[in-house]
Amino acid sequence: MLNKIDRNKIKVAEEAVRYIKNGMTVGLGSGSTIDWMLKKLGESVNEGLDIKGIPTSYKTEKLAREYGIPLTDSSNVIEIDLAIDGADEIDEQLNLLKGGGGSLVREKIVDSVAKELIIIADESKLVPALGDFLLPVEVVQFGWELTAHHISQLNCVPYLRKKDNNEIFITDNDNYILDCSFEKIPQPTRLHEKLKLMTGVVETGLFVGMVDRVIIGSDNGIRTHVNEF
Ligand SMILES: O=C(CO)[C@H](O)[C@H](O)COP(=O)(O)O
Repeated sequence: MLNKIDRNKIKVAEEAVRYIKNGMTVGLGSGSTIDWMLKKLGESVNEGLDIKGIPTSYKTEKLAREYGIPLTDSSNVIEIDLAIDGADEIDEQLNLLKGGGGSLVREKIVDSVAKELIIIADESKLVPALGDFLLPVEVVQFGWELTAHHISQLNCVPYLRKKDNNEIFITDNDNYILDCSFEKIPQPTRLHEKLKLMTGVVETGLFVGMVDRVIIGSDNGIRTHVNEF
């Protein structure tokens, strides 16, 4: 039995697939909302839609293959027409906090070069300001304690991400994730820049000024927010 949030995720997943046209190279994000999108996209492919997907995680790659979606990778393309991804928080300027699933680096590489980026989410992801969700920061394994100490000087507590069995979570890029409690992030660009300058930091889950369109699902249906850059 599907819960309310899943039903809303399915609505936006189906709507997003309508933007995918024949011949496109499509960035395939990660997360449970994207899993629904892959299911729908697989159906469209089986009905004749001719596209190539670029997955942003091993999990997405595996599911896309199961659904019969043809895949390619970054060594074979020079352009990505459209990327569709999820988010953990979306603020009023359509900036994002991402990485709850741990795929932020590959997501950012793909999302940032796509000609168009569409984010799909249920309405619980809309926030006045980013930061209630712990900010994921991917760091190299070597010296992670030193990197964590450096990050903590920005007035946050970084927690090393662990799996349910208490093993350290390792990303698809063989790095660690520090989930950082910042409470509120009023200036996401500034914070992102400060973190990126720290040796040991690979990437942050702040996706600022990248989104073209956000499709939100709620009990009342779907609504679309378009970014006027
Ligand atoms: O950034 C992500 C993974 O790194 C996901 O897009 C984000 O966590 C949203 O996931 P879900 O659709 O399961 O709520």
